[in-house]
Amino acid sequence: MSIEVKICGLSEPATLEAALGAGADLVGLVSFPKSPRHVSPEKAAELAALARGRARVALLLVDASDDLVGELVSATLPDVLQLHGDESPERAAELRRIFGREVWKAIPLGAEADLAAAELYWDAADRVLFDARPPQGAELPGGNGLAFDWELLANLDPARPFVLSGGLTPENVGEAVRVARAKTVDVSSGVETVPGVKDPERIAAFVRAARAAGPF
Ligand SMILES: O=C(O)c1ccccc1N[C@@H]1O[C@H](COP(=O)(O)O)[C@@H](O)[C@H]1O
Repeated sequence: MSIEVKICGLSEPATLEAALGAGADLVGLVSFPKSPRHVSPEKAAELAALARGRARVALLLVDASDDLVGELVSATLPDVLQLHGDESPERAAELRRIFGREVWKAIPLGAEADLAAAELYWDAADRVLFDARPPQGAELPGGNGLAFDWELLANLDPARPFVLSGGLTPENVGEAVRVARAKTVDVSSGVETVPGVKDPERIAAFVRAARAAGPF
């Protein structure tokens, strides 16, 4: 099985098409007004409709209320809810139960001790997405284009359903996959020219480089 690739933070039909054309397995839409990749429910619905049947759709949320999740789920019919806030294991499980979608929980990694947080989510969520710990005072809890030390995952049970994220690029994804033994990778900033503007050539290069890295 080849490496599964998710391209996140798509906000325009043209770059969404570029991700689909490059063969992305999943595309991600961000609902977080502080993000340069934020899309309204209407825009998210338009983009999700373009992707349907061609790639799975992930909806990225940060401590969203049931009302907002409900509105976005109705509008986009996502396959995955990617939680990037302070959602507890109980909240992750609750969202999965209420909305009947796969739930991925982002866990920030800066040191080995941070792996303990992931242990709390293996049952509550379908997958744990490892991202870099955001810098102090950062506006965004993710999408900062920062990588963490992939060696931190080297001792993780490879059967654990995790997603490798944070600061990946077409240039480093091959090494990241090999070191972390990742089966799924996720990128946003690394395929942009400036924050929020995706680059079709870098998207294609990322998918090629990720596929070339596996399976192992
Ligand atoms: O992309 C954002 O703006 C964002 C906002 C809030 C939470 C998470 C966000 N991005 C996600 O973070 C990871 C890593 O991104 P990057 O490749 O380091 O830029 C990825 O899932 C983004 O979609």
